[in-house]
Amino acid sequence: MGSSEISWKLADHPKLPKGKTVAVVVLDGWGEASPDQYNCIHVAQTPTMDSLKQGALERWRLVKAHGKAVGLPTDDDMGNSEVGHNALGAGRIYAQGAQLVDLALASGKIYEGEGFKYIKECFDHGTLHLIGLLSDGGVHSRLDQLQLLLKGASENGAKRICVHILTDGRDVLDGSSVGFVETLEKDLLKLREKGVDAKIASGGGRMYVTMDRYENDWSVVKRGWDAQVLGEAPHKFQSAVEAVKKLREEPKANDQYLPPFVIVDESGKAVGPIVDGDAVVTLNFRADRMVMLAKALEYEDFDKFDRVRFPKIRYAGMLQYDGELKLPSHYLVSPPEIERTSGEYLVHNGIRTFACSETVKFGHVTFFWNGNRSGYFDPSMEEYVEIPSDSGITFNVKPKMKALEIAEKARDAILSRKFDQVRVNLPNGDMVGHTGDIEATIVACKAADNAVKIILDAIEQVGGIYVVTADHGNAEDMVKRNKSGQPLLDKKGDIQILTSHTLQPVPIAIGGPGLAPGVRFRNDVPDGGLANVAATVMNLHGFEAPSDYKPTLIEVVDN
Ligand SMILES: O=C(O)[C@H](O)COP(=O)(O)O
Ligand SMILES: [Mn+2]
Ligand SMILES: [Mn+2]
Repeated sequence: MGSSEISWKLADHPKLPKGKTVAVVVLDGWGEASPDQYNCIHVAQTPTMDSLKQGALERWRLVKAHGKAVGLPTDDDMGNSEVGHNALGAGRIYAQGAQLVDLALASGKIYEGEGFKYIKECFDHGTLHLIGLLSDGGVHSRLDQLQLLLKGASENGAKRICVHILTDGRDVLDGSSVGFVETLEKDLLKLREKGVDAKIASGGGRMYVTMDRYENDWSVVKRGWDAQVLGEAPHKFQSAVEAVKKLREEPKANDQYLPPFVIVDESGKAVGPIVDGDAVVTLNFRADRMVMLAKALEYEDFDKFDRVRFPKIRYAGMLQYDGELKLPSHYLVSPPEIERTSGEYLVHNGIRTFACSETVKFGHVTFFWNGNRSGYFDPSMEEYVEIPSDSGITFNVKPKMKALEIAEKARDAILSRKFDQVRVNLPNGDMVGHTGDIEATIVACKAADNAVKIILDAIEQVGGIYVVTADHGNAEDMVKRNKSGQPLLDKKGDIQILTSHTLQPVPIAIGGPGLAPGVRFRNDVPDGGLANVAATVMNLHGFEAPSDYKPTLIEVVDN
């Protein structure tokens, strides 16, 4: 349906008034879990969030934020920012990249699509390079998908394949990189036995090499470029297993931040730089941390760093990462087509919108919230503010991040009365939780709680309404546990730190002086998830949600 044919007019809510300022606060990585010393949200002083939970029982509840509730393949898949914010903003559940790639690989349709046909042209004379995150985290990529793609590409004519790996340790346990590389090496050996020249050509830790996002730090992408394209890196090894094991021996080394390395032959020459005539596939299905590399691989005009050499290649993304920019122009699987998001509806219905976060999460409350769409729906109605994040540090060093600045921007936007919706993402619980540093994550949670207070105080002043929720869990559980919930120990007897997200539900609280007295959470949506939030927010702005949206979480009872 073309945008002009859509009827954007929302029906008036029969009971709820218009004209209230609504603050929508997303605490990134803030789930609900049983209280113990590894639950940083529990350990931290979080008086604001505690008061929301204890204050009004009918205005606080939990919602699902993982698995099928957010369009992931199974309920064993933890939530993440992309699918969480997509669901929050779109009000419906879409099959997400992970699942779409699974289906395309299982049916073999991936090999019949335009993207694969495009890269296949290079198979006779060139090398197929696969660049991406090597783990089974399922947030940005999955090892089993890479395995299927390797097999399928070779069966479809690829004779030389180079894999450029990015080690994880963020969506999976730190240290798991070694096992993933060993598994991949076994697969590559099998391919070599079948006559395909398949090998690992370079690598590095995802947070230090390649996978920056929202243009926070181009030097990360440059490090990857130098290794993957130019075949240059400070560390050279003849085997990737050896590389990862050796580089992990450094005292503070971890999978997320391994330095870049290239694999070399006996003469010290890089085995797989990317050259003219080659094909490249970036195998991550998730967009945010691939867009920057996609620009470097695709744009003729590019000034973010000196590429030294810009090889003439055929490049395809696993998915198209940015539908507005049409980037990359070739891709193996079509991304979910998320349309008619709540943000777009609300702007069409006169809701002036303000959105803010710091760089590392800015695209979450804008691009992901708006169904993977960048830019404004109507610049005269919207203002999006990005506060520059610190770059070049791990956030346990500065766990308060820019929470205060985000809250102050939101406060000013609320008090200005120029906006009907003021939406923020507070990154602390998530970004610091990913470092695995428990002390710092406690500080982070306190900082996020304090930011919520500033926003709620502003809402109090203007007689507005607040909705406080989260996109998935992280800081509420910092250890890997056995089935009965006990922390697991590693070989040395230390607890196994969980740097990843969790499967936990997240809280949602509503309130504020502008909330009509009879509003409460319904008890007939027990399975409610993040996708039910959009209709809820539309109601709080005085509108009914479109009929195909997931049902609202609230009802209005006559007092
Ligand atoms: O990209 C990341 O930082 C992690 O893989 C997932 O975190 P996010 O989904 O909260 O961004
Ligand atoms: Mn998140
Ligand atoms: Mn995260």
